[in-house]
Amino acid sequence: MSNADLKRPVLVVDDEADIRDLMEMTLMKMGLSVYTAQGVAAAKQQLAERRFSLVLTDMRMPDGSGLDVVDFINSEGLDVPVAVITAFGNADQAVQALKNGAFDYLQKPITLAQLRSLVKSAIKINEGEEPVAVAPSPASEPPPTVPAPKPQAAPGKPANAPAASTAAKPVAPAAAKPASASAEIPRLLGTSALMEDVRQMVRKLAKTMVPVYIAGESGSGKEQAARSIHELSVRREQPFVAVNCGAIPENLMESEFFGYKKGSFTGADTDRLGFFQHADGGTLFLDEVADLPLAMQVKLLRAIQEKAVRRIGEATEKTVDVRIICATHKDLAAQVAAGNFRQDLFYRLNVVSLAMPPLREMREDLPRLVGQLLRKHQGTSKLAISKEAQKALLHYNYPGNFRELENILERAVALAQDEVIDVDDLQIHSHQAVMAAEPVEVWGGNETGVAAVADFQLGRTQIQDYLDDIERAILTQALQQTRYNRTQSAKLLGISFRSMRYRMERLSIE
Ligand SMILES: Nc1ncnc2c1ncn2[C@@H]1O[C@H](COP(=O)(O)OP(=O)(O)OP(=O)(O)O)[C@@H](O)[C@H]1O
Repeated sequence: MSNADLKRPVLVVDDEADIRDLMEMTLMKMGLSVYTAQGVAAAKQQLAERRFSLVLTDMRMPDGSGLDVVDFINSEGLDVPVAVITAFGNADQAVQALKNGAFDYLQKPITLAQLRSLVKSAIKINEGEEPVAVAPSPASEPPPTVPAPKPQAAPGKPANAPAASTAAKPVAPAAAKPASASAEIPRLLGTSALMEDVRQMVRKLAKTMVPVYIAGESGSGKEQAARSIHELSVRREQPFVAVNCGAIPENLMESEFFGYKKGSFTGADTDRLGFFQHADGGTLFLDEVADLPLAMQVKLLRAIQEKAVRRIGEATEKTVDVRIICATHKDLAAQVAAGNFRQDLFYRLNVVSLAMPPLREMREDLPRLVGQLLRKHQGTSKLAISKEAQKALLHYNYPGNFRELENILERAVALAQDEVIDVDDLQIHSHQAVMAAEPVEVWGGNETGVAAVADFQLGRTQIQDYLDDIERAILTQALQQTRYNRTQSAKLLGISFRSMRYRMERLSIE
């Protein structure tokens, strides 16, 4: 690391002279110039006098807290990333600092590796856009979900990608383009107020390093939102690695996440990198994070906090610079309360949450969405949609959200005759999903409406049971149609064979 990497000096704020000296010496050894301040007032003065590339501040000081330094930087609109140093085990403070706009935090005792990784991140921020404070979205309960079919895009995978490659989907870096506030987010269609809010949040989050927890029903676009955050961020030229935590067998977890050295166990006939190292410099998307076993949660927390991983069979740790975004359709707070998910990891991951709205709450978007998705799937043909089919599309509840809408249209394009998609081509009546109780006329008009769920009784029906029933019916229907051929059924539903098998097991379908 050279001086040229961070053009302006680093400001270290700490009331303890020993720590100031130690940090100063360490940072200077990295070739950085350093200023120090022994408290909040001195820090504010320094910040008013000159520009810095990075501010590192202790939390507890006699004349105030590190949060005051973070708040001062925000209120003055200063272009400098700030990281706070907290006492070991004080996750609450760290989370608060991140919510107030700090780009990262370190826990005492600080290691050299952590410091290096932090400086590397600061360099990225200095190269790209400046960080902004992110107002956390309300700690909303993630809505439950029907684990609907998920098309397994098969992007390119690194030569030495881990074995359970279906669980992780490293993608080629997105083309570099300026990440401006007005940048488009092509992955997330829809112009309703709810989707506009999502896009606005995505833009904000793209300018920070904070860990993000994305909640939402299956198929509501959680992964698309995660990819959009990555593609708008300064990390966009680095890998985005998506990991489906629910799809990795427990005994392979450690090697998949952290990699291994050749010969470290039977079958380890070559060196392998884990997900963390594949995502180095970029973003690691942990989908279905609630499915991680407790033992793995401990290791994951450690890797996130230390910013370092040790491959199985290797003596030393390697630093990694990874932004974590996670998602699950489960209620993560309830999982913590039930003892299935570690609270410390929950705090670390759930710094800011983003809730993806279900498609049925964006009904006014449907006409345009149908048009856009139809154009995508119909190729060169020019299909019309019959009045009855339009009505059915508008009134359907889409328990599988965008993914289901896409599947319906793709299937309808294949089934349509005489250039017209008729209601039968949609095949939505047979899914046993619920239609809107009150029809709304929005095709080509401006009226909007949110459907009531016909046979879901609030306070009496458990939503997960209800959604499981829907999923069970869809899977059974596909199985019956293919004479119980699981491979063909999976294809029909747009999911992988592995996912089909997993869902059948989960729903006890024989
Ligand atoms: N706003 C949107 N506009 C257009 N397409 C969308 C949108 N949101 C999601 N999709 C499409 O729906 C499908 C599912 O999206 P995605 O995988 O992001 O959902 P998810 O919430 O992560 O699902 P799961 O919970 O099953 O992992 C994808 O094909 C995606 O392109």
